[in-house]
Amino acid sequence: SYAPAPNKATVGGDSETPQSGGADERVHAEELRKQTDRETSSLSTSSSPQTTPKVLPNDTANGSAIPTLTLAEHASSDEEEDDNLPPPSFPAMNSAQRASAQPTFSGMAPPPKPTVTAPPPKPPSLMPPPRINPSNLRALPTPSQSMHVPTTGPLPNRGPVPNRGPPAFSGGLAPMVKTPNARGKVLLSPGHSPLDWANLQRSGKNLSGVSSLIRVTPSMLKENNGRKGKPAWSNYQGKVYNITPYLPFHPGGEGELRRAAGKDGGKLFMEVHPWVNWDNMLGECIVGVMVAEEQASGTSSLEDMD
Ligand code: HEM
Repeated sequence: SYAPAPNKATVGGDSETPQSGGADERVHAEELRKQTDRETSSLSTSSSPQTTPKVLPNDTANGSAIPTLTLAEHASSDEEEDDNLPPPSFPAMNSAQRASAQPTFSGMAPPPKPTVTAPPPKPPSLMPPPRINPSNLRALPTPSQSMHVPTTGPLPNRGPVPNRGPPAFSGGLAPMVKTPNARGKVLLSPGHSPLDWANLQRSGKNLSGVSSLIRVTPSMLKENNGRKGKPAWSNYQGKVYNITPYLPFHPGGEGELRRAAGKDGGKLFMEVHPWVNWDNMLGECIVGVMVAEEQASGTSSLEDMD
């Protein structure tokens, strides 16, 4: 049913507006116009279509004081009416449904956008979104170019050490591998691994050979060269260490370490393994500090200096 029920109830029964006759020969648009007129006419005949239906004089003439409003009556009425009419357009051309533009409901061409399913138009913004240029995307480096760490060749900040390969011992705590290699590591006797040396340094034993830090003159350094029962001292950056207890622990061999005995070993040390921390390795072996020859004062120790 395309006519509102209140209107039908108002006009009552089989009665219809005059405009309904002969509409089957009209074009579709004309019929629609008539439908609109019919609705308008119905409204005009009713003072209040939303109120309870009123009994009209023709109903009284048919012997029905009170109209019987049933679905069957409405259906038969519509069928008689629709048999002579082309199918009505539904929803009506001026209806709210058409105004909402449901594209799948009318069977007509899709209405102009925006539709319900289309994304809402973006509000104007002060900053337009950045545009992605496909050529720029292609110009970006691929992960293999930018993120990949090369597996061959030296690392960027780890250049090869002169005369030596990369370090295999990094702190003196790893067990010693008893295999001589091209870098000059030697077989250490049992109990003389880097770990053993670390334990010895923590043992609290006096490894320096002196009771307190002393001033060491060049002559004193030269005299303590590890020969004839003398301890082996070595100067590194102004500090003198007793390297004697470390000799059997030195991964590079006792002979190599003795080359620095009685002298400044800094240059040799840095040429071979600049990554080794001298102070950590020989911290408990420190004897004193280097002073000029004339600054030696016999028995005085560093604690006596101010
Ligand atoms: C007196 C202080 C020294 C300390 C504390 C010391 C300590 C060490 C340590 C910890 C290593 C093992 C390094 C590693 O595996 O990465 C080592 C290796 C070695 N050291 Fe020394 N060293 C000293 C002095 C010397 C000197 C004066 C020489 C040479 C004249 C020397 C020659 C070597 C050699 C040839 C190796 C084996 C090769 C290598 O590890 O690169 N060292 N030393």
